[in-house]
Amino acid sequence: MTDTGGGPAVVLVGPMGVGKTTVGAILAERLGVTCRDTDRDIVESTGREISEIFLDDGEPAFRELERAAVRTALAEHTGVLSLGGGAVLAEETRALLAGHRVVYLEMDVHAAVKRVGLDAPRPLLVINPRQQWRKLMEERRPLYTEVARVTVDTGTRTPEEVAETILDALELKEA
Ligand SMILES: Nc1ncnc2c1ncn2[C@@H]1O[C@H](COP(=O)(O)OP(=O)(O)OP(=O)(O)O)[C@@H](O)[C@H]1O
Ligand SMILES: O=C(O)C1=C[C@@H](O)[C@@H](O)[C@H](O)C1
Ligand SMILES: [Mg+2]
Repeated sequence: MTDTGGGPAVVLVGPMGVGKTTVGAILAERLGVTCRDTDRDIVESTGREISEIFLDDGEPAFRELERAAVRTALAEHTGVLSLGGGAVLAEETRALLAGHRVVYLEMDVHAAVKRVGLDAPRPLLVINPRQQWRKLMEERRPLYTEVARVTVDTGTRTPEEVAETILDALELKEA
């Protein structure tokens, strides 16, 4: 296992469907660590699906659960951590990410159409998904960039190439 010091070895941020789970699994295997995902933590701790929380309690309630999930995971996890696509909206989360090895996985709308289908029932992309995705990204791109130490375009790379690029950029390859 590569010694990455305290905190998560790598934190992956980026929009839904960009490849956080896929790339996270490859990275974790390469580094000999485990993966954790704040969306999954929320589903496990509440016993409810994310879409159900959005629909029944509203987005602000979900964001509160998400802030707590990120805080806990950053404190506890030493492997690869993936954050929900909108986690960076919280100022508290952005501040907590300072000093961590944060990687922003990016893609354009064309890749997004292929990856999420953009017709899947994502809570924030129900009506006019392409336009909604563009709008979300206009708001979020600066926030992802603000927290990230490294940005990797995933539209032109396979998941393995994305993982390789991250390990190179963060100098996490075994000597
Ligand atoms: N670099 C890539 N090139 C092509 N397809 C990819 C790439 N990375 C991921 N995919 C595909 O895109 C889809 C979404 O990937 P994945 O579930 O890893 O994204 P995610 O960021 O974890 O999404 P979610 O918002 O659901 O957590 C999957 O079908 C995956 O195989
Ligand atoms: O982009 C977003 O705001 C979201 C992304 C997902 O990871 C989930 O956290 C949820 O569907 C909201
Ligand atoms: Mg995922």
